[in-house]
Amino acid sequence: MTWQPQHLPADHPAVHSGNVGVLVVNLGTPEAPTPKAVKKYLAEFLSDRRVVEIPPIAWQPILRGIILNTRPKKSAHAYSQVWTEDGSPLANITKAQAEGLQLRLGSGVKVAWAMRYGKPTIADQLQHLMDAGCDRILLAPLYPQYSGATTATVVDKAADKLKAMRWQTSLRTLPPYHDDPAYITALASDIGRQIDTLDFDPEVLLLSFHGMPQRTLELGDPYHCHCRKTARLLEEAMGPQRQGLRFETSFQSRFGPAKWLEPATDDTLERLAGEGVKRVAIAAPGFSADCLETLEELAIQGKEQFEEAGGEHLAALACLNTSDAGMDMLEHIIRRELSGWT
Ligand SMILES: C=CC1=C(C)c2cc3[nH]c(cc4nc(cc5[nH]c(cc1n2)c(C)c5CCC(=O)O)C(CCC(=O)O)=C4C)c(C)c3C=C
Ligand SMILES: [Fe+2]
Ligand SMILES: [Fe+2]
Repeated sequence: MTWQPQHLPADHPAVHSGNVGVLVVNLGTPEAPTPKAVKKYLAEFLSDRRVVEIPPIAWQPILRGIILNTRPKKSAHAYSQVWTEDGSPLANITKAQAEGLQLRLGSGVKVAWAMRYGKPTIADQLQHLMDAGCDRILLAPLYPQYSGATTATVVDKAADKLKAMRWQTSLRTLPPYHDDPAYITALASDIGRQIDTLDFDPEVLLLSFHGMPQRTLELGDPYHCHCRKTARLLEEAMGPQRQGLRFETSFQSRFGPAKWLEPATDDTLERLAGEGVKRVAIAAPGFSADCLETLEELAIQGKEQFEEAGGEHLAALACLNTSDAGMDMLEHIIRRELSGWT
């Protein structure tokens, strides 16, 4: 039962009874695979100054005048190819991860999930946890590699909610886990397991990370270094058992005319095919859940590009999602951050 001081009116919000909450957050997704819903989503996403670091006075006319009039149709078509009966894969998997964590962490910890763009919102889900009596909340952006455009903007959004509160909840944030042995071990075992079930023997394992403008690296964003370190550690963990498998790293999803991190995934697939490589497996270790960028860009477009350039087999491997290895890892890194609270 919640303790309520005598001097407060009966309709005063409940005084928190000291529960612990976990809010897992991922990027966000449109509400439907339609141009209208995608336009709304892109307007929010691409207006985030952490994502597009161009002064609004220059950027907003381009966004409103060009991008939001052309991209939603194209992107909605891409989304429609990966949409499921239950909606967006990214939202479904994030929800399933939160439900899995709730079972593993038990009733002493309340787990909720939110999306940085779209719904359910971070503000609503923080409120939901607080209404359930949580006065200590671990905010867990599910991005292994830190960047301003991912981890930091989630923390900003949570801080916006706290800013409006007289009586704030205590907040901890999950650090990036790009080099955490639990994460590397989970990736090595899950990627290895999937490679063993393929009906071909890949010559190359391509590790494809989401790209960022090259300028963010020059401005000190650690994202590129985090991706490179994940790739190096994964090769060190898997390489010895996979003699003859070549590891390569690339960056996907280039957006806009500025220079992005290189090498690009599409260019790399064409180069590999041009070098005579016939069999490739692609993993996307930076995505904790399968989404448009893995299911459409890699598994559909990437496969087409590789085959058109002369490759024969391309398999896009699943992200950690709710695999045993993935959930063991999430439970481990989240329990560690809860220490002293539970
Ligand atoms: C995992 C890390 C991600 C980083 C870093 C990132 C940076 C980034 N993204 C864009 C533009 C777009 N990204 C889009 C989709 C998308 N991006 C990520 C993750 C990262 N983005 C995910 C998980 C998804 C998929 C969402 C889903 O619903 O499945 C899109 C939308 C689709 C499209 O129109 O192509 C855009 C646009 C920029 C500019 C950026 C720069 C820092
Ligand atoms: Fe993106
Ligand atoms: Fe994309």
